[in-house]
Amino acid sequence: MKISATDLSLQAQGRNIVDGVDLQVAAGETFGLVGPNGSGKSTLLRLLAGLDRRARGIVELGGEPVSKLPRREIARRLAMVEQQAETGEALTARQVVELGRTPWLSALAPFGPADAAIVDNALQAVGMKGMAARNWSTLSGGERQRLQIARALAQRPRILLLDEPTNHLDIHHQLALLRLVQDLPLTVVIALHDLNQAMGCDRLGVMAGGRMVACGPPDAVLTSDLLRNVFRVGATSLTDPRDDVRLLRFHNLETFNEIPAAAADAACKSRPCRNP
Ligand SMILES: Nc1ncnc2c1ncn2[C@@H]1O[C@H](COP(=O)(O)OP(=O)(O)OP(=O)(O)O)[C@@H](O)[C@H]1O
Repeated sequence: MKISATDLSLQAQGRNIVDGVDLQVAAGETFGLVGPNGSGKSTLLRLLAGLDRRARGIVELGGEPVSKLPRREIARRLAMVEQQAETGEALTARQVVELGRTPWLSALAPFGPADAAIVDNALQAVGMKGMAARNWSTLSGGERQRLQIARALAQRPRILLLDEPTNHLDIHHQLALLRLVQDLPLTVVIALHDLNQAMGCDRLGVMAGGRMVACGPPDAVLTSDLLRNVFRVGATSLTDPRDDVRLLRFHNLETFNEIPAAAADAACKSRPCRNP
């Protein structure tokens, strides 16, 4: 299912947190959102999920405005995993994942064997089946993160929004999660800080100052000029002889300097992000 945004904006305390974002993500595409701290990635994801009614602009899920869809219908189409997902302390790992089935249940369709099988599969997909009986409060940060992803998978959405889903994971689970996400037959929008991991997405959108300032295939977007102007780092491009994949090695240009306003403005010109 495709997801699109037209002139999506949010102001808070007199600031443009998200500023005129135009975006189209095709069905089945993995779209990476990258950008410096505070550039608006998490806020944009929340707006795409229809979670902030103060937003201006239009978000469409499968061609229908999210603002016109009931919450339950949104949850059947779209699942989101936020950075700091919390849940009831008293729940077991399995019960957390079972929550993902909520949009599909009703008095006439209570939780049944088909739902239990979906929950099993979701736990298996993130390598958490062996911990299903553990209490949420006893799990590590990475285990909780994998469980939240399992909850989103159990929701059986058509669109998955992930906010830095690898930030608590060890390298094995980072790579496993990225592979899982790329192989899912879903439309995925994923915010990532690791630009080498982001290179595995079909397309990238670069956020700066609340605007989407570049969008396209990773190789075309992550140029040395953009890395200098938006991320304020130098970069050397290397090629892995194992599979000829391009990697970036970064160097400091400066240490924790504020960006001069003129340079920030120049780096933050919006670009509409249409399908190729
Ligand atoms: N409710 C709010 N009121 C005021 N400012 C806000 C609000 N929510 C977010 N912001 C600010 O908006 C900016 C964008 O925040 P957001 O969390 O979307 O950035 P981000 O790109 O996800 O950052 P990070 O990479 O650090 O996670 C930040 O400067 C943040 O402080």
